[in-house]
Amino acid sequence: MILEAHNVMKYYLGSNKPVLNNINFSVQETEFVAIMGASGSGKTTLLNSLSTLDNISSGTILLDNEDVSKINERRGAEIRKNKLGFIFQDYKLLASLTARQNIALSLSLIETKPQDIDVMIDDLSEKFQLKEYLDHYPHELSGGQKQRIAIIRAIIKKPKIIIADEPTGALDSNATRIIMQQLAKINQNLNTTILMVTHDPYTASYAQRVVFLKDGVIEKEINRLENVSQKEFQKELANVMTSMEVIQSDLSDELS
Ligand SMILES: Nc1ncnc2c1ncn2[C@@H]1O[C@H](COP(=O)(O)OP(=O)(O)OP(=O)(O)O)[C@@H](O)[C@H]1O
Repeated sequence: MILEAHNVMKYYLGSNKPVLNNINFSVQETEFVAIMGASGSGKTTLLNSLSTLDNISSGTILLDNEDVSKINERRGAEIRKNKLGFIFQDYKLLASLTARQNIALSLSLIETKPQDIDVMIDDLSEKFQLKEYLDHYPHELSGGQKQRIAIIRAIIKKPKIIIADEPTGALDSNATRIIMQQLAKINQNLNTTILMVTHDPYTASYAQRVVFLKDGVIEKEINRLENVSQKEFQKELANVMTSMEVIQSDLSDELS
């Protein structure tokens, strides 16, 4: 296992209701796993906790066989730098740097030789059909182009795991399809493990396994079976999301 969570509990300061409630969960190397759930169910908190961005209250998290539940900030930063590649809904590109400089920044952090950096960026941007945009600033790029630059920035340092939080949340359907096809290819061709949060059944249908969170609890887990098409899988995921939301609104009806 590349990632394991054992009995993870998390409370935010000043609250006695857990945001993560006894999470037991693991991801195998080379898997593509999505975390789904209604707004406020704890998806981002779980993703951040698993990727050292957030602390947990109790339990254990093993990342690449290292217990990361009690590490200091310095070790956390090292792990993020060397083992993880992050992709966010809002891209998190630096506005004052060109696309090339944004990507290079991630490589210079892992002490790559300057002459190698340009070759690696040229090579990857060719594959992602972004070569002509390398000297553009983020505000000169479309959302889909920005997210592809962010993907290159994440994979160029050959992370063990890509951590993606709503990677298609700000994109239209065409850009979403391109981004998800690229993530699926990275998973298949480079064998990079991907852990992704999304509320969108289409985006999640690219994963092999989907975990559903409700009120901080893993409510359900679905594997995509070999004979199930992506379209059918998407439908199945949409049905689960609807049934979970229906249960939630029934509950709030009862409480009101
Ligand atoms: N820093 C924080 N301090 C206190 N409470 C927080 C904090 N961050 C999140 N929460 C609360 O924890 C719960 C889970 O939030 P989280 O962002 O993990 O949910 P989510 O499923 O990712 O939601 P969304 O889909 O809306 O992004 C919410 O009730 C939220 O208000």
